[in-house]
Amino acid sequence: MDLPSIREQKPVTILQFFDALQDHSRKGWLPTTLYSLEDTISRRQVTEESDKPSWTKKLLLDSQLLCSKIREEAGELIQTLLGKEDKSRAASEMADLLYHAMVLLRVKNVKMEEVFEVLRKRTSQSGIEEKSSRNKS
Ligand SMILES: N=c1c2ncn([C@@H]3O[C@H](COP(=O)(O)OP(=O)(O)OP(=O)(O)O)[C@@H](O)[C@H]3O)c2ncn1[C@@H]1O[C@H](COP(=O)(O)O)[C@@H](O)[C@H]1O
Repeated sequence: MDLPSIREQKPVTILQFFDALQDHSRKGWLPTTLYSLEDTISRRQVTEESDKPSWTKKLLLDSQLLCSKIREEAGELIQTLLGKEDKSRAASEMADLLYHAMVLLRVKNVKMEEVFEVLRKRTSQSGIEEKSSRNKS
């Protein structure tokens, strides 16, 4: 059940209402977590923190290292499927890939909000429809 169905005033129990509310606020953590990580990554470029050892800073300064880590993490995520590894390994490898990809976005000066915007625009059509509209233009 989602909050819109509650807004549509379908009859729900108090327990269903609180379950839906909890689920809704948990989903709210996703952009907050990503924005917070984005902020941390961009702060690693600030000179006043230059004396602190930082993996992010190493990646920001070395594109070869950054690209090789993204490839490596993508490979490790794929391996969780091919190797039938457990779901916690997949979540962990996805977190590694996401973090390293976000460092690349910082180097390219792309904000997470721009990525979210692309995803939001795509929700209006299926991936197959989008691909066929690309071929026509
Ligand atoms: N999310 C991450 C994050 N994910 C992975 N890593 C580092 O990425 C490096 C490579 O990870 P791997 O798991 O691939 O390590 P590996 O040594 O290759 O090990 P294997 O996979 O080969 O076993 C390690 O040093 C990890 O600690 C991260 N380093 C930083 N962050 C975030 O960035 C913040 C700032 O970190 P610093 O810049 O280091 O201060 C942290 O507080 C976190 O929020």
